[in-house]
Amino acid sequence: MINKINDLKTILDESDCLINAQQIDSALDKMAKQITTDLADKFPLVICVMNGGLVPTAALLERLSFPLELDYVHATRYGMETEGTTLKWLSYPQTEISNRDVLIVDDIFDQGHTLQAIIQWFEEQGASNVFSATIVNKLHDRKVDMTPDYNGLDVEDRFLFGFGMDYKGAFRNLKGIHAVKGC
Ligand SMILES: O=P(O)(O)OC[C@H]1O[C@H](OP(=O)(O)OP(=O)(O)O)[C@H](O)[C@@H]1O
Ligand code: HPA
Repeated sequence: MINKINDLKTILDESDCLINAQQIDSALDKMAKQITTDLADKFPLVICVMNGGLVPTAALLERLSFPLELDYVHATRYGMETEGTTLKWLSYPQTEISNRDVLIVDDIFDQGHTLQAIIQWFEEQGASNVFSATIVNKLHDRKVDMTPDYNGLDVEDRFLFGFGMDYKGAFRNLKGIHAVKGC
C-alpha cells in the first residue's frame, strides 16, 4: 500500500495541470445557463453516471435552481485501466423514465461509447428527450458519431485525471484537471 501511495504521489507531482479550478468554474457556469434555458420548465430527470459523473453532477446541480429530480446509473468501460473495453452496467436507475426529459451528466466524452450506450438505453425506456452534458471533451478522431449537447472544455488527447476522472481509482477529488506525464 505504501508503494501504491508513493507511486500515486509521483504521478501527481509529475503531472501537468491542464485546466485549473477557475476555468472549470466558468465552464460550469456557462453550461448551467444553457441547461437552464433549455430545461428549466421541463422538470428533468438528471442522471449522474457513476463514478466519474459524481463530482461534475454535484457542481452542476448547485448551479441549477429549478425543479428537477436526480438519479444515477453506474456503468464502466475502463475500470482501473487507461484503455476502455466493453461497457459493464453495474446499476440502473429506479425512477420511472417514460415521457421524461432526461439529462445525463458525465465527466468526460472520450471515445463516446459510454455516453452513446447510456443515451440509447434511456431512449429505449421511453424518455421523451435525452440530453447529455460532459465537463471535458477529449480532442481526437476516434469518436462515436454523436456529441454531447453541453460540453465544458475541449482538452488535448492525453490521459486525464481530476474533477471526477480517475487515474487507477485515485484523484477524482482534485479541483483541477491533470494529464499523466508522457500519456
Ligand atoms: O467516452 P468513453 O471512451 O466511453 O469514456 C468515457 C467514460 O469513461 C469513464 O468512465 P469509466 O469507465 O472509467 O468508469 P468511472 O466513471 O468509474 O471512472 C468516464 O467517467 C466516462 O463515463
Ligand atoms: O482520460 C481519461 N481519464 C480518466 N478516465 C477516462 N475515461 C475515459 N478517458 C479517460
